[in-house]
Amino acid sequence: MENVAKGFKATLSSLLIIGAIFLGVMETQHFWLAKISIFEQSLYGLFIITILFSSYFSHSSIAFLSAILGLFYITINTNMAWSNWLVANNNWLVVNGFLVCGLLGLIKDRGVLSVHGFYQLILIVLCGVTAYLWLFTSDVFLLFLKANEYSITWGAYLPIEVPLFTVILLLLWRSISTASLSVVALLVSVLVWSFEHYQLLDLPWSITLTILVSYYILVVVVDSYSLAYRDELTGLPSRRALKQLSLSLGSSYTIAMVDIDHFKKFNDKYGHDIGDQVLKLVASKLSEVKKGGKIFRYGGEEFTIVFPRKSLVQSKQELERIRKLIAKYKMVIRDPKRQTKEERSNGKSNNKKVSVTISIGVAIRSNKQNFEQTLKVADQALYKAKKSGRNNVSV
Ligand SMILES: Nc1nc2c(ncn2[C@@H]2O[C@H](COP(=O)(O)OP(=O)(O)OP(=O)(O)O)[C@@H](O)[C@H]2O)c(=O)[nH]1
Repeated sequence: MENVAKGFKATLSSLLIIGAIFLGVMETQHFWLAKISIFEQSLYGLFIITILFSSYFSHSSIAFLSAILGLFYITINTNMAWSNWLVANNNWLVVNGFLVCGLLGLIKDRGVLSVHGFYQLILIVLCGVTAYLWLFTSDVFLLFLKANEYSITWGAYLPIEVPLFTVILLLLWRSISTASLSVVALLVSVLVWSFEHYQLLDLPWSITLTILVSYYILVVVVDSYSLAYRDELTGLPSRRALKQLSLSLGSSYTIAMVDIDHFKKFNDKYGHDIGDQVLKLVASKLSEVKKGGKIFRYGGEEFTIVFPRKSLVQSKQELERIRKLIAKYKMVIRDPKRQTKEERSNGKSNNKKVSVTISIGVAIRSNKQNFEQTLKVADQALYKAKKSGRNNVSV
């Protein structure tokens, strides 16, 4: 559920931002059109950079999409052998574009120069064949309806709109459920592609593609950043992000080191997978911290909370609140084994309810200390909290 909310937020905000950019560019066309040759010349370079950059960071969907759009741009600007065929078969081009985006949204991003990249390429070629067969079949079907004097109003929408809406719904579902920015980029591409098809985007291709390809670069940067700076299990910022924050902190802050009590025993009793679920639940409860506290997964079963511009008393008060919240909270642990039909009908659940406690050590930065030294003092306070019976906050 949490992931769906995240996916919804990422999808909606991306659509709004890219929509606002296109609207803004359309409103200021006179300015951009005066500089069109710059876009036309730099777009080839931008395509090459995007393909190399996304391949390097294993964003195969963005790399393939950029390569296809690059090929399309070369085709419409030069007299390639297949240019005339493409102009005559515009519907194929459009449906093929939708299908490729739908396909890339379904398969996992992998290295481009790998056997997976090769399979993806074959599937992309198959999309072209599928688009051709789809248009051929729908033409035959529509001719059949006409010959038999059937009148179906939606018949006219069969060749283009049916695949378009299917792919939009598929990508919407994928982008919301995975919260992946690459999938959102595919959705945006389908929308832009269809807006161009219906001539709703009053912009030359060089400008439309410059916006789209720059957006792809941004997606790869943001995605790679969050891979490097986010902890995969809990979704919290990682220790590397804490180090980054330490460089921009002012001189007044407190640091709290948080550690789950007897977590080894917990792992031994319930298993590592359930231990992982507990880590996620503790992380989500810690995220409810107020007073501007910033939470990080320090490593293992340890978390760090930094309170910029807060006194020791203020931080301790908030940490006490969070400690009590976690101690009181009954965590429902999902059993990985499927319940039998009988257990379900008896209302019996294999899910377990467990509770854990945390110990916290907190320290305020004094004039003579840097970030690492303050962290060390917080760690010593945590040791004190453990020594004095756990489930408490020590200074
Ligand atoms: N499930 C799971 N366990 C982890 C992870 N990271 C660290 N651990 C476990 O966390 C446990 C930490 O144990 P200890 O450092 O001995 O401390 P403790 O059992 O929490 O006891 P106290 O800190 O003294 O209260 C070890 O069993 C690690 O295997 C993780 O990502 N997932």
